[in-house]
Formats: sequence, structure tokens, C-alpha cells
Amino acid sequence: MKLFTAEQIYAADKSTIAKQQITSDALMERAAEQIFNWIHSRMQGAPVKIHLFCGIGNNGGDGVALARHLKEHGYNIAVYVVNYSKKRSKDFLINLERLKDRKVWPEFLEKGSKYPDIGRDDIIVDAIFGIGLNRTPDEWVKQLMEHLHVSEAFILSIDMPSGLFMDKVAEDSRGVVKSNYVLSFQVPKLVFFLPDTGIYVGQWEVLDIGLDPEYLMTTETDYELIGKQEVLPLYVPRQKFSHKGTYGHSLIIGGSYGKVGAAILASKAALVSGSGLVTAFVPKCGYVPFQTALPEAMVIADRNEAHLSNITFEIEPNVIGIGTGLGTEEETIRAFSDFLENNKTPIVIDADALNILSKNKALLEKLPKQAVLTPHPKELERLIGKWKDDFDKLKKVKSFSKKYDCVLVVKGAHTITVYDEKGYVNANGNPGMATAGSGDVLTGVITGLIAQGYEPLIASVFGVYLHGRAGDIAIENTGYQSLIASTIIDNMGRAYIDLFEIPEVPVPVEEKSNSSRSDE
Ligand SMILES: NC(=O)C1=CN([C@@H]2O[C@H](COP(=O)(O)OP(=O)(O)OC[C@H]3O[C@@H](n4cnc5c(N)ncnc54)[C@H](OP(=O)(O)O)[C@@H]3O)[C@@H](O)[C@H]2O)[C@@H](O)CC1
Ligand SMILES: [K+]
Repeated sequence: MKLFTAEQIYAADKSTIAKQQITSDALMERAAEQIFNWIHSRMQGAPVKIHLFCGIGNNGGDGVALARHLKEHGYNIAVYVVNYSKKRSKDFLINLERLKDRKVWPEFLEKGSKYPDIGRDDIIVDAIFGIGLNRTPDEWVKQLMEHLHVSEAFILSIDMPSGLFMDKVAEDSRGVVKSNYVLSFQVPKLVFFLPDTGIYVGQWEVLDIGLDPEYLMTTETDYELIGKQEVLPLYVPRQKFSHKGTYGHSLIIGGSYGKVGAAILASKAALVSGSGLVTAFVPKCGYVPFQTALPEAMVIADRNEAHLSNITFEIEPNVIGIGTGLGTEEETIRAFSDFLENNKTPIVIDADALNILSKNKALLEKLPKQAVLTPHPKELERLIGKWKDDFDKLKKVKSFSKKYDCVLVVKGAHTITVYDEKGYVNANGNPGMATAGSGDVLTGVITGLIAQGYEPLIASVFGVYLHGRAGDIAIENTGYQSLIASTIIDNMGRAYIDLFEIPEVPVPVEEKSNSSRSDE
């Protein structure tokens, strides 16, 4: 799913109005109807108090139009207009008049107004600001937002949590609504997935308001959200008349005394992702544990007992995954540098190998084309330097990727794979995956995919997806706390099978045609 900018969404809006020959008010009505249907199908007329806080732009217009539908269906509503500006939009005003025609009189809130009482069990509809936010809300609006939070009532945001910018991080967190659920029009927004801004979004769901499909199809975006639909076309089926050589040979280089497990995890992950052959290159102390723990792998031992000292081998792997459990001994750093000097094989770089690169930036010039780097936040900081916020981080990551022609897999709750100018935001995964060895598994999976012939970028995007999906399937049995990296490996097979499985629970027809859920 593409992640559009605010400008692109406004352009889609315009194009829809022109091509479908409708008014902007009709488009707002579609939006309001969709939200109403969503609420109504869940609440079934329940007499819970619904407080609608509406701005004076089109987001507020959506809220006011929704209020009319709720009123017509007998819901218990209170409507407030948050008068933060005199510039009321045309469609807001049209809908305000319609609401008054239904004898609903909103309360107008301004600086100094007493804020309404809200019960814990009430519902708040947040329609104060949408994608049009372009400056920090006034202090009194921030105080209103705080008042909403203090109530502890459930907050349903229309399109965006109010106060969230589309392209930057808010300076003051008091000026952003912490939403329990966001109903976003047509497309989710990039800010839902970034660590600095995603914290304001509990759950989200997209409502289809019929924006011009041609515009949406043909417009290029800088970011894409990756789910099953996006990775299915990437999958390459196995051939009947094939053999293990067809699926490549991965070499996993890593491990040190006390950290051999990391290399075992990566090797096993390369195998379960489908690599035909896997060889591990480890210090001597890793030889026996490796052969015992993973009989499917071949092992080459360094001459040194406790850490790698000389990375040379006779085999010809078609991809190398390096860094897991490697350590940063002087001898190892030298061995790694010498290795890079001569290596032309595609490479996936993780953990200590990244730390060595950060300390010896000249080595970056030695990387083969489209090397895959898989840093967690601290490793990323060592590589690209400190960043101001998530947007600054992404800018720096993009320029790093361009400078060194590498794929960066920026690990996080929503891992973002960046190559050149484009970012691929992974939608799945869960907090249980923040566990020792989870990153080693990812390195192995990406390595194993490259071994099978997937291009480095595709292997990264697909690998991150499969890893996340395996983790999601795993927690069905383990829960978050008890998920360990080996269980992610154990569920890789199910992640593959799941690619072709139809969802178990049938989605009600009405919901299916209107929305796509965030937790799919
Ligand atoms: N996408 C679609 O196709 C559809 C979109 N729809 C809906 O429209 C929403 C976007 O509406 P919108 O453009 O009117 O902007 P919105 O967020 O309501 O803000 C209003 C105005 O406030 C102002 N302003 C900004 N910051 C401010 C601040 N801190 N303090 C005070 N004022 C501030 C700024 O105006 P300015 O004062 O800068 O001229 C801004 O224009 C979108 O999120 C969705 O809900 C649907 O109706 C159906 C179809
Ligand atoms: K909103």
C-alpha cells in the first residue's frame, strides 16, 4: 500500500472531484457515511454518550457531518466546535447549517471556555485537525487535548490523531491527541509507523472513500507499506526439477567465544528460509557446538580458538551473512578488513560487523554493490550519526544508501528497508520479537533469500515480512514474553504457508468492501 504525502492526498481529492463529477461536499459526505457505518455496526444504537470535537476545516466538517448521521439514528451526542481560527472551510459551514437544521446546537469552544465534562465510559470523536495541520496548536487547544486525555474516555480520531503533522514531529507532545483508534481515509499515513509519531496511534484502519483509483495507482510515493499483498508477487515458487544447488549456498561468518549461538541462529534461519546449502565460518570453539546443534550446516573453523582471525575459505558461496556474534577483537577487525578488501560476493552485514564499519568508515567504500546492512537503532546511530527526529533519520539513511549503494534495513517496531530514495515500511511483527537473537534470525533469513536468487532489496523487504509474520504466528502459542528467537525460526515454514492461506475468519461483507484492517 502506498503511503502518500498530504499534497498527494489533496491532489487525489481534486482529481476525484473532477473525474467523478462530484462536489467536495459530496466527498465529505462519503467520508462521514463511512465513519458512521463503522461506528453504527459496532455500537448498534447503544446509548453511550459520544462527544464530537470538531475543528473548523474539513476534518471538522467530517466530524459535524458524522454528528448529523449519529443524531438521525438516535445516538446520544454532544457537539463542540473548536474555534481555533476564523477561516472556516466551505464544507464545514455547509455541514454546520445541516446540523442546525436537525436542531443540534454545537457548543463553541474558545480560549478561556470551560471544557465539557467527559465520563470515562463515554466516547470522544476527535475531528479537530486532519492532514491540514501546519503549525503547533495554540496553548488553549493543547489544554483541551489534555482535558480529553484526563477523561480516559475512548478516543476515535478521524483521519489522523489531531495535532499530528504529516511530515514532521510535533515539538510538544501535549499538542497531539493520543488516539485509541484512527479511521484514516483511503490510505494510512507514514507517521503511523515511525517511533516518534506512531505512539499517538493505538490502532488504525483505512476507510475507502472512493478516491480516484487511477491517481492512486499511477502516482509514485517515497514510502510503501508492506503487507501480504505486496510480498506475494515477490515470491518465487520452487521448481520440480531442481536440486539443493539451485537454491544457493549461504556462508554465515560470525560467532566468538560465548556468542556462537548467534551464528547458529543465523545459519538455521538461512536454511529455513530456503537456502540450498549453508556453511558457517566460526572460531574453533564453535566447531563442535555447531555440528551438534545444526547438523544440516557445514562448518569451517578459523585457526583461532575464541574469535575470528583470518577469514579465508575455498568454497564459493553466492551470498555471505557476516557479523552475528562476531565480537570486535583487534584481530577480528583486521580479518574483516582484509576480507572486505577481496570480497565480491553479495553480503548481508549485521551486529559487530556494522560496529566495525562505523569505526572504520573507509571500509564502507569496499562493500560490494547493494550490500544489505541491518542496524538496530544504536548501530544505525554509530553508522550515520545522531538525528534530530525520525524524518531527519530517514533523510540521513537515504543519503547513506545512495552514497554507498547499499540497502539499509532500519530495524524497529516497523522496520523500514531503504534503498536509494525509497522506503518500504513493514506492517507486521510484534513486541515479543524484541528478544535476544531475533536480529540474528533476520540476518539469516535475508541471506538465505539472496542465496535463492532474490535481489538484495527484494530479499530484505520479503525477509523482514517473513520474519515478522513468523513472529506473529509464534505468539499465538507463546504470548509476547515467552517468544524466543528459535521459535521465530520454527515458525518460518508457517509464515511461507500463510502467504497462500485465505484468512480463517470471514470478514462481514459490508466491512470487507469498505475497509482494510491494520491487524491483518
Ligand atoms: N483527503 C480527502 O480526499 C478528503 C479529506 N477530508 C478531510 O479533510 C481533512 C483536511 O482538511 P483541511 O485541509 O481543511 O485541514 P484540517 O486538518 O481540517 O485543518 C484546517 C485548517 O486549520 C488551519 N490550521 C493548521 N494548523 C493550525 C493550527 N495549529 N492552529 C490553527 N489553525 C491551523 C489550516 O488553515 P490555515 O489557517 O493555515 O489557512 C488548515 O487548513 C482531512 O484530514 C480529512 O479529514 C474529507 O473531508 C474527505 C475527503
Ligand atoms: K483528527
